[in-house]
Amino acid sequence: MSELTPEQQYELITRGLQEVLNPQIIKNVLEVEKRPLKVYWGTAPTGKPHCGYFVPMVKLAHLLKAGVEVTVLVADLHAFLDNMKAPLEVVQHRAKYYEFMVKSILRSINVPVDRLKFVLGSSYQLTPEYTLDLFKLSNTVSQNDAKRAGADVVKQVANPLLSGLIYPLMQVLDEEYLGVDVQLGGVDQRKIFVLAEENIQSLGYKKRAHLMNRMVPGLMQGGKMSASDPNSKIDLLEEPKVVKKKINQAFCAPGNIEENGLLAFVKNVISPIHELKYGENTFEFFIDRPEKYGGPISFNSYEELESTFAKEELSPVDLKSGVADAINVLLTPIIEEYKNNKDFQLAEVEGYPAPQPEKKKTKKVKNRGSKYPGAKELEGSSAPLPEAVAEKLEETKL
Ligand SMILES: N[C@@H](Cc1ccc(O)cc1)C(=O)O
Repeated sequence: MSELTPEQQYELITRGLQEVLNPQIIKNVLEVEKRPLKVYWGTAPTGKPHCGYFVPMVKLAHLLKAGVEVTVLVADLHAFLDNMKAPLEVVQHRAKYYEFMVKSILRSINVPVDRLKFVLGSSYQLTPEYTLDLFKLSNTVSQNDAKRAGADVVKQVANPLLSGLIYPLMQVLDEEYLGVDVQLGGVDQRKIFVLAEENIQSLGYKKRAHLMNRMVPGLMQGGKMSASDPNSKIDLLEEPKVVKKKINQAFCAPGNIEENGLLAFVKNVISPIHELKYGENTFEFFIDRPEKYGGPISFNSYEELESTFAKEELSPVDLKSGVADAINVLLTPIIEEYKNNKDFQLAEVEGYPAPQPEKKKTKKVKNRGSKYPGAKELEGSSAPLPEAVAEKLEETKL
C-alpha cells in the first residue's frame, strides 16, 4: 500500500491532466474504501507509436507512484475495427511491439514495470458473456450517439463502416471487464468516456471515473501529433539527425508562445519527465547556443524558458536546437534497448516475436476482481505466423 496520504495520492493521480470526470469515485476509493485504485489505459496497436506517447507514459508513472494498480489494454480488436487500420491477422502480432514500446519508455524514465499488467483485448472480448453485453448495449445506444462518440477517435471516412459504431460500445464494456474504477485516455477519448458514463449502468454495472491527458500538439501549425502525418510527429525510434531535421522544420515564430508545439512539448513532456527522473520541482533545460548568439544558456524552470522566448531573448533557432537535443536524450535509451533486443526488433519489423511453438507461456491473469477471469496476460502469447499473415504484413508494413 502507498505511504502517501489520500490527498497526496489524488494530487499525483490527477497532476497535469486536462480534465477529470467523477473525481468523487476516485476519492471514495482512496479515502473511504482505503484500497488501491484500479485504472486502465487502452491503446489500439494501429501504427508506430510517436513522441506523443510520452504523455500517457508520464501519467502511468504518476499512477504507479501513487500505488495505483495499472492495467494496459492492448486493444487489438479495436485496431481492427477502426476501419481496418490493422488487419485481423496482423494485429495480435503487432500488439507485442506495443508492449515492448510501453515497457521500454517507462524504463527509460526510471519507472519499474513489474507492477504493470498487460491484457490483450481479444483474450476476453470474444467470450459469450462479453458478446451478449455488446448486444444489450447496442439495444440501448442509438446509432447517432455511437457515431458521435467515436467521432474524434475512429478514422472518419466517406462511407463509414458499421465497425465504427461497435468500437465505442466495446470501449464502454472494457471498463467492466477489466475490473477497474477508472479509465485513463487522451482528451480525444472524451466523447466515448461520456458515452460510458451515460450507458454502463443500463447493464447493471457501476459508473467509472475518467482521467484525461492533454494532447501533444503537432510540430506543424495547428492539430495534434498524429500518426498519419509524418511531418507532425517524431517516432520513438527516430534517428537523432531526423529528429534535428523535423524540429528544424517545425512551426515556431519569434516570441509566439501560444502556437508553439515545441514549448508545449517541453511543458507537457520534458518537464514532467525531469521531475520523475531527478525529483520534484527539478527542471533543467540546456541550450548549446553558439558564442556569437550569446553562448550556452540554461533554464531552471519552464516559466523562465517561456518568458525568455516571449521577450524574444531566445530565438526560434536556439529553442529548436535545445528541444532537439532534449528529445534525443529521451529517445537514446529506447533506441538502445531496441537495438539490443532481437524480439523487440522482430516485433517491429514483422509485428511478431520469433515463433515458439513448444513453450506455451500464456499466463492466466490473477483475478483482481476482473469480470472475466480468463483474460490472458499479453506476455508470451504467441502463435506461429501463417504465410498468409506474413504476406499481409508485407503489404501493410508500418
Ligand atoms: N480508443 C483508444 C484505444 C482504446 C481501445 C479500447 C479501450 O477499451 C480503450 C482504449 C485509442 O484511440 O487509442
